[in-house]
Amino acid sequence: MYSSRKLHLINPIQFFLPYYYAFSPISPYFFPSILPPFNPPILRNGSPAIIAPSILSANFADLGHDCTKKMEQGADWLHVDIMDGHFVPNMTIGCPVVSQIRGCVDRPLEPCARGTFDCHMMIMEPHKWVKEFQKAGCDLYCFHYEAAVSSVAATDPTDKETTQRTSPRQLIKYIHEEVHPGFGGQKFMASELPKVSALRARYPELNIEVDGGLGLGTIDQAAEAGANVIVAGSAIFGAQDPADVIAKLRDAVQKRRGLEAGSA
Ligand SMILES: O=C(CO)[C@H](O)[C@H](O)COP(=O)(O)O
Repeated sequence: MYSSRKLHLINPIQFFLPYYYAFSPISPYFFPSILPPFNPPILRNGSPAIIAPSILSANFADLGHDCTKKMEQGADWLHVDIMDGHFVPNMTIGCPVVSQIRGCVDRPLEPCARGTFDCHMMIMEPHKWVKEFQKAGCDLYCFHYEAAVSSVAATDPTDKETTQRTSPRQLIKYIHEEVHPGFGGQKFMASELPKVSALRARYPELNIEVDGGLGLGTIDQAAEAGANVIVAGSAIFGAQDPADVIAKLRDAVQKRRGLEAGSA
């Protein structure tokens, strides 16, 4: 399952561990057996800032234009929240809409380059949808570990490894009661940051994404913990000057990572 040091899902057919959804209390640390062998960190100035406005906070009546605009205002990626009303108590968009907005933003020429659609799959059985979303224009995927595991556990009750770790029912309960993924504008949960720090210590060169509650008031904490992919919805879309907010978020991360401000 875990065959690369890169936690990004570039190839949608391969299901690696998600590169991390910092505000889920069900983190890979609950399932240490799936982590790759520990390698002592080699500290290098890698992982430049990547700012990914979450289009959950866009004007859905003018979504294509909003996507183009955010790219013009300095975004690197767009964070595309896919919700099915089952895994999370909210619904957003499916493949037809992704395909329409893809036409408003040039597809990246290489993995993780500018224009990447970073799809946050808040859906049950994400593996069933990855190909369709790739065709529609998604470039990489962030899925919840518990959704992927629970779908395997549900479809293959003989898979001891997954069924012993968890069950769909336990996990769904846990998400609903503890996290409430599915909505923008929630309070930043600084209590989760030690997990980000632990990941950064372990993987100095990987992209580590933080999503939820990020803005000018919280970016320094996330950057300090080691996040370099910054997802922000309400803080960017709700700003008077989104370009300025994007630039400031980028500079905060670049500074912390020892990279030149303004360059990504
Ligand atoms: O994944 C998400 C919700 O589940 C959103 O991407 C996230 O909440 C961004 O919104 P905000 O920056 O307003 O907190």
